[in-house]
Amino acid sequence: MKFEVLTIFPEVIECYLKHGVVGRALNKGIAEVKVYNLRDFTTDRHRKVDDYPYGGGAGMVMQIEPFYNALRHIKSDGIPRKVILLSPQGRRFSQRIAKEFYKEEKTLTLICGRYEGIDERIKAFVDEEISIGDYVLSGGELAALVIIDSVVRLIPGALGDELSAEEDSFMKGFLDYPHYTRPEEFEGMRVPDILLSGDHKKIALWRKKEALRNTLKNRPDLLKNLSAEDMKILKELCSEINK
Ligand SMILES: Nc1nonc1C(=O)NCc1ccc(Cl)cc1
Repeated sequence: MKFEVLTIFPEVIECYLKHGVVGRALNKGIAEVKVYNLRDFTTDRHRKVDDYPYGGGAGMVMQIEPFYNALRHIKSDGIPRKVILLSPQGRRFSQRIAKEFYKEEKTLTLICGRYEGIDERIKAFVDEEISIGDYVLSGGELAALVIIDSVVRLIPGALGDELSAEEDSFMKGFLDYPHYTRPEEFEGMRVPDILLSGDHKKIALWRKKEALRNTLKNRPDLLKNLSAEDMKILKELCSEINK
């Protein structure tokens, strides 16, 4: 899986890619990220990337030319790619979309804006606009990293054995179950005995029940198309809660 990032702050992207799961996946060569500094695609001596807005108003607007020059340079290899603009106006990103991007197997070219916006004519070169949530960030870089991180985790070999954890919970559409590790007791708070029992069947059932409890509490909207088994556990849970 290949990613390309267009940004005026390449260090922001590069430093994140040195660490953890994504860092290891890149070192293993199962993913590749190329970061392009927009200022390298300017033509003036001040390497300007922004200008005053037509129509007036506060702030600056990013010029189209550096993006156009960078995209023309990148696209000269003729490889199929999906050009994604990160902005609050985009389609809402989710695990489902991460899987969609992964399965498409196209290079993802991520355009990160700053300032008040990018000249609207950028849309002529964009395949898709994506938002990671309804809040305003200072630039698209964090959103680009969210997409890279979530898609890289889907590549076989990217995770160690954590993938099983990924499979167990949110990937199946529920929130995660509680996790514990040593010590067995901390400040009077004990690890649930079931987790010390070694009874893997019971533990799996407990984890599913706690995942449903968390989902019912924080994201009831995710409780749809439940299997008969899950519905049984949910009913048990509701009768416990309503005691
Ligand atoms: N929410 C989000 N989901 O994706 N991106 C965002 C976001 O806030 N970007 C900030 C941003 C994006 C473009 C420009 Cl030109 C300036 C600032």
